[in-house]
Amino acid sequence: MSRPGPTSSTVRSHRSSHGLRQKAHYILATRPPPPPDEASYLPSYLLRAVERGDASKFGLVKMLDEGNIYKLSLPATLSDLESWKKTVNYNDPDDGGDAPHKAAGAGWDDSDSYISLHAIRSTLYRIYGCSPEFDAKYNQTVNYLVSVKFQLTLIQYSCLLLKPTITCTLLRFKSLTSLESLKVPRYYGAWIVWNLEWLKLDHHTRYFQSSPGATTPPPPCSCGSPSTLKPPCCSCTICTSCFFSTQKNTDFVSCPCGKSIDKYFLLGLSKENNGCERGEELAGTSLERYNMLPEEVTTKELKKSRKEKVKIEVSKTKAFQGNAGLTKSSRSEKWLETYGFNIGRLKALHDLGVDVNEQYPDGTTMFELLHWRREHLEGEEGIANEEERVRNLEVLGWLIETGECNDGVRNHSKIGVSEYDDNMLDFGEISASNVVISEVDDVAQGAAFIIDDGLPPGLVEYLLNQLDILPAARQKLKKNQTCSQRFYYPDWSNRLSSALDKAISLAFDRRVRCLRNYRILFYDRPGGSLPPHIDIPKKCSVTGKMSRYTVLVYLNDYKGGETAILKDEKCGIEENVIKIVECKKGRILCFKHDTPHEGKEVGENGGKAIVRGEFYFEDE
Ligand SMILES: O=C(O)CCC(=O)C(=O)O
Ligand SMILES: [Fe+2]
Repeated sequence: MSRPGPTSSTVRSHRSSHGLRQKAHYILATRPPPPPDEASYLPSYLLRAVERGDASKFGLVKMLDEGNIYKLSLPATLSDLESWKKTVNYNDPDDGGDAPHKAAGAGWDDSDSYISLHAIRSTLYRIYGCSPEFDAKYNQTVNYLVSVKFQLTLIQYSCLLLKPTITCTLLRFKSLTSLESLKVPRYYGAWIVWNLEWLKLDHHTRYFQSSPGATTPPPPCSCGSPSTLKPPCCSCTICTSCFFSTQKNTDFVSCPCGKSIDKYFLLGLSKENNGCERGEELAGTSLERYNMLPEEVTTKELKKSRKEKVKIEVSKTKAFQGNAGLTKSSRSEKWLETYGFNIGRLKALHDLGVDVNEQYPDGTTMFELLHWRREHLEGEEGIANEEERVRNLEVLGWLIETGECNDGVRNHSKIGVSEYDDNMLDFGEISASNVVISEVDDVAQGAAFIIDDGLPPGLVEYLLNQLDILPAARQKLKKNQTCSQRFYYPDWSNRLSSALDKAISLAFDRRVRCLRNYRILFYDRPGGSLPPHIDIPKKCSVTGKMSRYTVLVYLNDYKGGETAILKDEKCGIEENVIKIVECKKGRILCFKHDTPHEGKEVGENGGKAIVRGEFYFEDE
């Protein structure tokens, strides 16, 4: 790409402000930069650094803030730029090895300057609505903004032309503290949007550019330079540098004909062309007017989802803290994969950029899951769980509204419960012959049942992997108490519950319902144990029924740490023990909640992992 900039010698010969203005005009009269090619994206190591959050040493910060505001702090000083270029190993072939920017803005330091995608999002949203096109354009923009080429062009423009704009904008925004959270130097952001010609924003092209088919160029600006802007309400045309130079820290700019032009309108940030219609200039009303600008998030639901998004961010942080050993990005991917099944958060996840139609390893999509659950709940337990049903419908409605649920998806997704069950068993089939009840004990206090090979090995492996993904629950342990780490595993996908339901039902020939909220216990410390106790019933969040049985699934073969089924809650007396159940990978152990039991001490290194849940028999 030929960079739309001056050569170093021409910049040096234009050091007077008039010269700079001329140069600025030259730059802006040149076509805005085209979209970047792959090769010009930030090098992957830099992106990784951004991800790790220590990219500041590269002079670049990308910050995910409520999922939609990126903050790119520009290497704003020219010496910063030079060192930044060295760090990222950037060699511009058009540069001729020299640094044209040096002379242009030497001494200018505005490390405060940043751009925000908020303005861009807002503009795109108004044009495309919440649609796949919006997503595509938005992603394109993000990619472009982190490209080296764009950064350099931007800095160049900033140094030569926008310096006064940025300064005055920032000053102005600094005094308006309530705008701080938005972090939007809006003219600057809007200017960027406007220059992204390749975004092909109709709104902009209609007003700011000569029509594509036009054979004669628009009349030149009153300064004699080619025009690049066309205010909508008069026949004037104006060049970009005049446009910017007429900014007077107000919401309006002056057209050569003397009329005021609503800057927001010109820049595509406002639908109404207020100023032009009224022909008056208002000064210093920015905050008020800014607040009136359309935001991409206006409805109650979307606001709600923002809150949820924040919640997700918080739990994600916890997850990252709780599980060392995975990189942040792989953890976040896995985290989303797991939590993606939470339909209540589907929308928030979508906002975080998760593709709800993406296929999961079991061949289903989030959308299908949602659909399945909706059918399932409506058909079977709809009344029992009105809240969940309403939430599902809400999310479904949202999906339809946003175009996530098009006809193809909708038709494709009409899968019944049985089909879904088949999908769920992708880990391997459970058949009656697999289910072996190796022990049935019928002592007075209750009974304990062991089912070996009742679960598909893939599912057991999947559950074990959750240890790397899920956040560890915080625990307050008494001094010298060694228990286990706990990970809450909400079985939103119904993966585990459906398999367990099937295995236990087959084993006893009675219909079983497992509760969805499991805990994965990981005895990681030497000597970790769970002293004799009985378990307490829990209420099923779907049916409202109380559980009566405990179910344990052993996730690994482990020597030690056996579960002892006891006669009563006394400790350490051999006659007290009814049965010692060894930790065998995939083994299911069931007993009545009121059966005394204990988790015996694990060995030197710890390492026993189990899933712990509850169920009831439907005929009970
Ligand atoms: O770790 C075990 O073997 C027993 C666990 C247990 O009893 C429980 O979590 O309630
Ligand atoms: Fe227990």
